[in-house]
Amino acid sequence: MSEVALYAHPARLRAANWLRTLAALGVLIGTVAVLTLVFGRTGERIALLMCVNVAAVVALAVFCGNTGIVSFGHGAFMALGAYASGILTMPAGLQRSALPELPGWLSGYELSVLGALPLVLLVGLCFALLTGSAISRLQGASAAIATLGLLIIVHSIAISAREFTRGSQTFYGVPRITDLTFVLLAAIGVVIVARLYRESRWGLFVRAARDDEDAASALGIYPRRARLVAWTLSGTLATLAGALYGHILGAFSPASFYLGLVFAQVVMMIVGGMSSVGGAVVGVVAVTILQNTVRNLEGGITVVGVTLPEVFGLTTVSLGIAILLVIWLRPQGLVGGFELGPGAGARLLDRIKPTVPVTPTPRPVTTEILKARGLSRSFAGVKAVTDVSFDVPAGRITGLIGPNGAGKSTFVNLITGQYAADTGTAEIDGVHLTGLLRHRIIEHRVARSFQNLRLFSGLTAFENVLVAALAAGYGRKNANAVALRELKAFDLGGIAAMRADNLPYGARKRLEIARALAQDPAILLLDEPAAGMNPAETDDLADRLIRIRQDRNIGILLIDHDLRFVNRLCSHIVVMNRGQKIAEGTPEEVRANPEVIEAYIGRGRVARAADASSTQDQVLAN
Ligand SMILES: Nc1ncnc2c1ncn2[C@@H]1O[C@H](COP(=O)(O)OP(=O)(O)OP(=O)(O)O)[C@@H](O)[C@H]1O
Repeated sequence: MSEVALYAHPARLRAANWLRTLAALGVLIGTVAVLTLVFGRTGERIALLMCVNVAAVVALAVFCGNTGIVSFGHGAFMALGAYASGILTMPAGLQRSALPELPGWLSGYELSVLGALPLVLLVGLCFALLTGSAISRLQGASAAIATLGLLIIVHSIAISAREFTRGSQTFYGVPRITDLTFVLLAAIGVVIVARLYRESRWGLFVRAARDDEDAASALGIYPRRARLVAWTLSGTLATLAGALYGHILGAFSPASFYLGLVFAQVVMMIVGGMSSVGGAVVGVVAVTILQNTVRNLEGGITVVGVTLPEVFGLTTVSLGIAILLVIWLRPQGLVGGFELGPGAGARLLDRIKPTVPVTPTPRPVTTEILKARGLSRSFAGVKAVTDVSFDVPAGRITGLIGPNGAGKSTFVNLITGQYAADTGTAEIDGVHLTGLLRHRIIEHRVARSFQNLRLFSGLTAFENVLVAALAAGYGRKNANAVALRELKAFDLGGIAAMRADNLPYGARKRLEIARALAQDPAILLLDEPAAGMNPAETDDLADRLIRIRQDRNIGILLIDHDLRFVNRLCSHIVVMNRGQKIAEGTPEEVRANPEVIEAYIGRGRVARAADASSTQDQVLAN
């Protein structure tokens, strides 16, 4: 069995992911052990801060790695956690002197650190939900800038809310944590939560939306909601990390959670590789070692009798150099893109017995008809689709052909909510699709593929199909089974563990159809599925589509320029030209239609070829 085939089962794929995370945790625990055993109390303090940083950076990566948006705002959550936990745990006597103006309802609790933690997490959760409702609407650079804005606002509030924080003065009297095991366990807990989330339904949804928001929406994922979940979990975990940080420091000020800290943590995340949980852990360990080594050099050291001069700011400079080197030499980070090769890891996975997957619960056989009525859409005066009406019934493959720019893709985009129709409707089973939000279309069992490949490039082939099944409403076990079924149907089982962007072109085309079929659609809209395939691949795809139509009775709308392919598959063909439907009927009827011939070869040539008996066949055979 080939190495990749070895993992082609959900249990083994999951185990491969966990192995990577466990390896990273091994690095963390090993480093903690070396620090404490070799460097005594100094090493213990470094280890404490390193564990807190692991919790904070993994929390940060829960949002950044899964959404692809770099956040500079997580210092705000850390500050919230530190101040909230500090106030709740501070001895009453110290509190009276440190925070004399603290409102009565907030003073004198004297909770233990563990006792305060649920309340602190609740505060973090509420704050994350509040801020996330705005930030989750944004993407890319604007989202990143919004998080920076959040950091600046919270920093200013922390300075002005003197009765709670002592303003820019040191906030002291916070009970100290010195128990390394407790902090290490907390860090491991955060790593486990992050790993579970990443593999969960919501983790898969948000990673799919990160890679392609349009394709994710077409599957029924609501990207904004998926980002809100990521932000809320990430912010809550960062609040926990902040509380721990505050208890390790014992005294801090708003500056402790500002740009310096945020920059260091972003560097740690990027150095390790922000798209993986293990990457965040390894990044923290690597940068901690770097920072402490450079810090020793900063004060000037003597090497073989030569005393090096003191260089202030060398630690920060080293962070800058580290991030530049990583971006230049290894943009995916130290751990990003790392795949388990053959050897110990593969042998371990081999021991996992693939349980027989459940058979997916069958959905009712479909009888639906997709009806388009008078659909029109213009773009700045260009009439892309004008008054187009026809049916796509279940159990039939309907062809939609026409020259370039005829309006075929726009027609599909109107049905699937990608574009709003100017006029007209599309309905299935009496339900109007036009007017529905994109991610609601799949509820009516209409799935699609895209003209240009729109796979989730950072997800494996298996995850691409799994996420579609989950978005269609399948439970986890059924979704696993559906994903395996579709991968098998398209001969992709052996490459299930490969990232979609590493697959050969033909496999990627098949994967996109497998993904759409995992949604168990009643109607499937395929936009140029054979484009770029060689004749053998096209024939193979035709065989598979014929089998799928027969077995599942689904209705397929097939757009393609390869008319041999269309003729072989379709018993009914619709022809569009310049946005309008110009013909509809059996392949023979369409072939005989002069308007179709004219659309394909032009008016002049039609006239010249008028006597040639083979003209009609030539037109649709090319
Ligand atoms: N988002 C858009 N903005 C502006 N014009 C658009 C947009 N989408 C489509 N069009 C225009 O609408 C017309 C129809 O395009 P469409 O992509 O639907 O044609 P098509 O039949 O799918 O062509 P092809 O076979 O080349 O893919 C074209 O003139 C195109 O430029």
